[in-house]
Amino acid sequence: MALTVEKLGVSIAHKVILHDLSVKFPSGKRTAVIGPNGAGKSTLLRTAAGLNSNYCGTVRLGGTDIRTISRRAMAKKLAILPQGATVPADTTVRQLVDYGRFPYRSWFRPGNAQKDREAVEWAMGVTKVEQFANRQVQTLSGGERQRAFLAMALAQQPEFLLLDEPTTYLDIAHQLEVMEIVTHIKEQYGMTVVMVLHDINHALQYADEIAVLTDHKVIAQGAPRDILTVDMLAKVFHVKADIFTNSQGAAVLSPVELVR
Ligand SMILES: Nc1ncnc2c1ncn2[C@@H]1O[C@H](COP(=O)(O)OP(=O)(O)OP(=O)(O)O)[C@@H](O)[C@H]1O
Repeated sequence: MALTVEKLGVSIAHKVILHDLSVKFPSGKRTAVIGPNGAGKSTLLRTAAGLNSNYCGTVRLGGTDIRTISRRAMAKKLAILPQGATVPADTTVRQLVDYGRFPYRSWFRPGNAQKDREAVEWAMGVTKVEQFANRQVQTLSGGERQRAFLAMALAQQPEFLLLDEPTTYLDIAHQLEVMEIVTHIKEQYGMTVVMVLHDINHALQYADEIAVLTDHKVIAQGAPRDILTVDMLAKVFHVKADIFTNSQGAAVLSPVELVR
């Protein structure tokens, strides 16, 4: 079941952000969306997640137009971790992760407490935040907090996980940790992941597909090694880069200078 975006157009305050944008996020894969600052990556993610209703074109979840899917049904299928997610003061990690179960409850249908508990424990286990379960989220370090928010998204037990810059503000070890968790949930649970990344080497290493967003649309999509080339970095980011092979035999891009 893929998430597809067809001829998407979004304007904000009379400014065209996305225009005639089409992209397909294939099932069971990790797609990295890359592109310059302000290109509209977050706007694309929010719109694909059903958080922005002001658009033209069509977003389909497994073939169904998301305009016809209820918010609750959507939240059971798709979770999004937006940039800079916040939480009310005093919220503990367990409470935060439990928010992920809201789509499965309502005032007239309390839900399945046992199932909710299992989902919360599972999500905290995958993201290794169990030891912080009773801590207030605001007392966690940046890396711990990011894992706690990831746990909340996972507690929704979605088929689609959309992550907006999940490694921002994290040190290199914690960046890799988040990328490893993403890889684990894709491989173990077949989750489809779409992630906005700024680090092109993370995209090279941890994505199955790359979609390049610039000039209001996705101009290229495909396997990382085919898309993330020295020529593409010059064209899209105006950066001259060298390409190396690291000790694992993987390609690494190293920015050298701006191309004027
Ligand atoms: N509520 C808003 N009001 C006015 N302009 C907005 C609003 N939301 C987004 N924009 C503009 O839309 C454009 C795209 O923003 P968006 O956050 O989607 O880009 P992005 O590619 O995710 O950027 P970045 O890489 O810097 O996070 C930007 O020029 C931004 O200023």
